[in-house]
Order: sequence, then C-alpha cells, then structure tokens
Amino acid sequence: MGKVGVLLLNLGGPEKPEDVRPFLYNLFSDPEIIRLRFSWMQSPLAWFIATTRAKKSQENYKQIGGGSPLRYITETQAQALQAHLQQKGTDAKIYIGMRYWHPFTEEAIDRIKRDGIEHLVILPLYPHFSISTSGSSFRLLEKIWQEDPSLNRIEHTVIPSWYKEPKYLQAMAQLIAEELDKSANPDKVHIFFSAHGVPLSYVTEGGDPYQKEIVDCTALIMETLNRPNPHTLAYQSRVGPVEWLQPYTEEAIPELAAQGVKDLLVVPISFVSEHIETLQEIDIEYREIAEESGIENFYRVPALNTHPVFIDSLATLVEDALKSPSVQLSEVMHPEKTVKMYPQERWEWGMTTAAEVWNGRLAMIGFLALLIELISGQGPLHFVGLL
Ligand SMILES: C=CC1=C(C)c2cc3[nH]c(cc4nc(cc5[nH]c(cc1n2)c(C)c5CCC(=O)O)C(CCC(=O)O)=C4C)c(C)c3C=C
Ligand SMILES: [Fe+2]
Repeated sequence: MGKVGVLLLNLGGPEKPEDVRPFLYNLFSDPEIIRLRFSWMQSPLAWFIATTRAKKSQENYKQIGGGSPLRYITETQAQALQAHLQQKGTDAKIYIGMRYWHPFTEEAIDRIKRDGIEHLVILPLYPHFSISTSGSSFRLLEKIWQEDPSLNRIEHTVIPSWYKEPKYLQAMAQLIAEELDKSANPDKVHIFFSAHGVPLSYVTEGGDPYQKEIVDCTALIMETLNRPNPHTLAYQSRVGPVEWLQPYTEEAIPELAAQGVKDLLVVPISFVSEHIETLQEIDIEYREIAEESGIENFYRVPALNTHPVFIDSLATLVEDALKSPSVQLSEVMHPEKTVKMYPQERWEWGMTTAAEVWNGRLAMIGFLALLIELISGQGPLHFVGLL
C-alpha cells in the first residue's frame, strides 16, 4: 500500500480570549449550525450572534484558563495514534482538521497533498454522527474535493460514526467503573450521561441520527459496564430560543435531587476530549446546580483524551477502514440519504403554515436589520456594502 494518512476531524476551539469572537463567527457562519433560508443572511446573523455572545463566552473560557484545550489534546491524541499504529505495523501520518479554528481542515488538506498521501482515512473525533458536527465537516470536505480535482488521485474512505466500536465502549466503561469505585457506596451512585444537545428539528425534520446513536450508545456502555446502578440520559449546552433535545441536563439534575438522589456521577458522552463543555459547563455550572438542589457527592468521569484503550480503538477503526471497501464522501452526504443537510420547504399559496412562517421570517429580518443598525450605528445596506 502507498502512503497512508489519517485525517482526524474536530470542531476546534479558541486558544486565547481574542480568538473567541472570530471563532464564534466561524461557527455561526456554518449553515449546518444555523439553518437559514437565505444564505445572504448567514454572515450578518453570524456577526450579530458572535458579537453579542463573545463576552459571556470569553468569561466561560477565562474560568478554564482563557482558552480551549482542544487543540493540545487533539494533537496528543494524534501523536499517540500515530505511535500506536506504527507499533501495530501500520505506517500512517496523522493530520488534524478543525472545522472552526486552527488548524483548519483546509490547512490539513494542503499538507496531505504536499506529503503525497495516496490513501486517506477520514475519522471524525465524534463517536456519533450529527448534521452539526461530522456532517458539517464532511460537507466542507466534499466542497474542497469538488473545487480541487487533483484530490481525486487520493483514495479516501470515511468513517461516519463509530460508537459501537468495542474498545471505545470498554474504555468508557473502565473510566466509569474507576469513578464509581471512588465512592463509599458504588452501587448507589446514579450514573448521569450528559450528551451535547442539538435542536429537536435536526432529528424530527432533518433526519439526524444523532439522538438514536446517543441512546444506543448509552445502552451499550451500561451493558459493557455491567453494574446495577440506575442511570439517566440528558442533553446539555443548549444555545438560542428553539427547542433542543430533552431532557435538558440543567433540569434533569434538580429532578433527580428531588427524587432523593445524593450521589451523582456525570458521564460526558458526546466528547472524547476535555473542553469547555466538560471543564466549565459540567464541572462548574452543573456542579453548582447539583449542590444547590441537594446532591451531596458530585463526580465527573474524565474525557477519554489519550486513554490507551481508546487510542487502541481509534487504531482498530483505521486498520479496519484500510482493509474494507472504501466509503466515499459522496456516499455519506448524498442527498438521497435520509439525513437532510438543508431541509427543503414547499411553498403553498393562501393562509397556510408556510405563509405564516414566511411572515414571521420577514418580521425577523426587519427586526434583525433594526438590531444591526442599533449596534453598528449603520443601516443594513451600509453593513453589506451596498451604500
Ligand atoms: C457532539 C458534539 C457537539 C455537538 C452535537 C454540537 C452542536 C452544536 N454546538 C452549538 C454551539 C456551540 N458549540 C460550541 C463549542 C463546542 N461544541 C462542541 C461539540 C458539539 N457541538 C465542541 C467540541 C466545542 C468546542 C469547545 C471548546 O473547548 O472550545 C460553542 C462555543 C462555546 C460557547 O460559546 O458556548 C457554541 C456556541 C450548536 C448551535 C450546535 C448544534 C446546532
Ligand atoms: Fe457545540
């Protein structure tokens, strides 16, 4: 086999306070994160949300040292994976492609080309598929491939999701068991799986398999753990006014406390690395909510980071992908698939729901224009460079 590369995909995170606003701008500019009918609205809206959210978000990052550890952890995972693959007899170079911050996916592809990689395994560091995470990165890669025909000489294969990989499940169960055993009464601890949420419409309208994969994964981890503890699954990190997957973590914790739970072990389930949503949101915000509601012992399972069994599971995924028939980006993202990246709406005349939605949208556009003018001191036409 010729030169092998592995592209690890992740979201990326701001490394210092000044990075927060541009990072948020990149994130909210992504149509897979905020779905808008008019693409020209995406940039002004991303600018508006990034500007208004930056201060709060910077304060959160300050509580964990000023920036996200995601780049550093992903780099150590990449080194560990490269060394482990080498040990097992597979010579592969590992690349990191972040979606919204450095090192960007585009930079990784440039390096892959420069290094003359002939076989590329595309492995998202998200065990579960969501339109908003792996889907968004695959969509970007598809665009990069379409714009650069020279990439077609690289044979690529995609691993869309991999939460069933037995060593991944073992690593999760091992970490949970270690935390349980720190408690005075391990069997009484309530295991609380906290997954990153997504807007409900991603699942109900967009066909995102994310919720199903999270539910399946939770059951598989409990089966692998093989302990008698009660458990709950809830969703964290809601952003904006729309309904997200429920139950919400911040509501489920007080409910458990009201039912008499005193020992709670939080398991971050959608992430494989420590980042703001484990270090700040769970360790600080949810701990506070838990303690105020009467939970006496609040524990948290660490993220997998470079856990050797987890690195072994990533290596197995890469080895299996190289041996199996390739899965093309176009197959994962094909519009005929049940996952709809941009849900299409059908227009009907009359006093229909579609008309109501459109009236609401036009009103929102007017309101947004007013807000932009209030904040920037310039009207929307100035803002988009037309005046
Ligand atoms: C499986 C993981 C993730 C899903 C699903 C996901 C969806 C999703 N996220 C937002 C909004 C934000 N996410 C932010 C940061 C962030 N999110 C994930 C993972 C998932 N997001 C990671 C790994 C990170 C990076 C964390 C870091 O350490 O820097 C942020 C920025 C932080 C903040 O201001 O709260 C936002 C905003 C949406 C809207 C969404 C689904 C549509
Ligand atoms: Fe997120």
